[in-house]
Amino acid sequence: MGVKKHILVISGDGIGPEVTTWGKAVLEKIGADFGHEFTFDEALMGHAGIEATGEPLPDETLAKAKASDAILFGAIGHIKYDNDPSAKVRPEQGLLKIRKELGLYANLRPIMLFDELLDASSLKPEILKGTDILFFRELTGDVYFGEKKRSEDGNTASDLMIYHRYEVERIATKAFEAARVRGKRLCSVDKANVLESSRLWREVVQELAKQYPDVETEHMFIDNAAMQLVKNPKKFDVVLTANLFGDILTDEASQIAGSMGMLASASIGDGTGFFEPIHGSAHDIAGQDKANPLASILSVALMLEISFGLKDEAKKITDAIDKTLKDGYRTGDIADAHTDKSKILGTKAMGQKVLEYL
Ligand SMILES: NC(=O)C1=CN([C@@H]2O[C@H](COP(=O)(O)OP(=O)(O)OC[C@H]3O[C@@H](n4cnc5c(N)ncnc54)[C@H](O)[C@@H]3O)[C@@H](O)[C@H]2O)C=CC1
Ligand SMILES: CC(C)CC(=O)C(=O)O
Ligand SMILES: [Mg+2]
Repeated sequence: MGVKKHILVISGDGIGPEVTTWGKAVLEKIGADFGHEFTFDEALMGHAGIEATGEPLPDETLAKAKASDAILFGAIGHIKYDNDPSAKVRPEQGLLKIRKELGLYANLRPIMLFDELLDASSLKPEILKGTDILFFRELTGDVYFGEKKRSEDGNTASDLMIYHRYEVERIATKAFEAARVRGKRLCSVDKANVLESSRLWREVVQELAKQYPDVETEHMFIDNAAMQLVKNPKKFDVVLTANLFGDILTDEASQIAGSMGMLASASIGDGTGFFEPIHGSAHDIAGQDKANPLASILSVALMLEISFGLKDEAKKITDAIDKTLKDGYRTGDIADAHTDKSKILGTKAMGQKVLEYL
């Protein structure tokens, strides 16, 4: 029996619309092939939202988001704000606000390694092979949401790094539950040797660990974790960490998978799930048909599995990507010296190729 779901598509800025087109096309094809009724709506956010309404998260977008069964998001950001630190209204505020409003406190970022891309990474294949990590990045707390201040003379600035016990407990519980059904190893990453908020984090994780004796729990400082991740990524199974640390560590981890264009994410919590590539709007390649659409397509696979419980459909997508890569097709970011030049595709051709293999 098919399911009936309403999906909001927020493509955003830069390469956001270029890649999200293909995520949506894959959803449409899966819906048609498996007899599901997927309906779609669109909404603005980020620079696109500011241009149209003055707001990075227009009220209409938030209302539509709350009324949908899942959200497919692209990316936000515009070079003009990156180059103007004094801008008070910024595209990124839209993304932070929607995460908070929807209670999306858990950001799952799987580091999924396609064997065909072992050579695309600058890391050695023997170090990478067999790596399978699931990051649980806390998403609605930390320094991103703590009070921001600037002194009157403009010469002093601060962002409050703050965590409440309940915030750590709820994300840690999700991570422990996942570790229990995966490799039974959890590494909690913090900076408890220096930061009080990290000491609370570690205290809560240590307490919770007692309820999961079947999970081997380890604590690691962020600086060491950043190093271990590229030295021996296989040592990690579930990684639990705070908002800022998780943001940075997962961009680093994208190099294990080959590219920023390969990492998908699921943001979940109190209500509607939100699915997005981990990358941003990538000004340097926007509008050039160069962006890798696979992270958006993989985000759709996460949506189908996590929000709708459609595991077979999700697997069909990852299988289609696997076959596309096995047959040698690459976007520029995952091509290497051995890639057949005639198989290096732009965003559109890669999206089409995955649809064909579906
Ligand atoms: N979730 C979001 O919407 C995010 C938005 N941003 C915003 O995006 C803008 C650009 O930020 P950056 O620091 O440059 O990060 P970015 O993630 O947009 O790009 C970093 C690098 O990765 C490459 N890259 C990213 N996605 C790719 C893809 N699909 N295929 C091939 N290559 C890809 C880019 O070309 C660039 O060299 C900024 O305004 C930033 O605030 C940044 C991160 C996340
Ligand atoms: C607010 C965003 C720009 C933060 C970010 O880089 C991310 O969530 O990956
Ligand atoms: Mg980021």
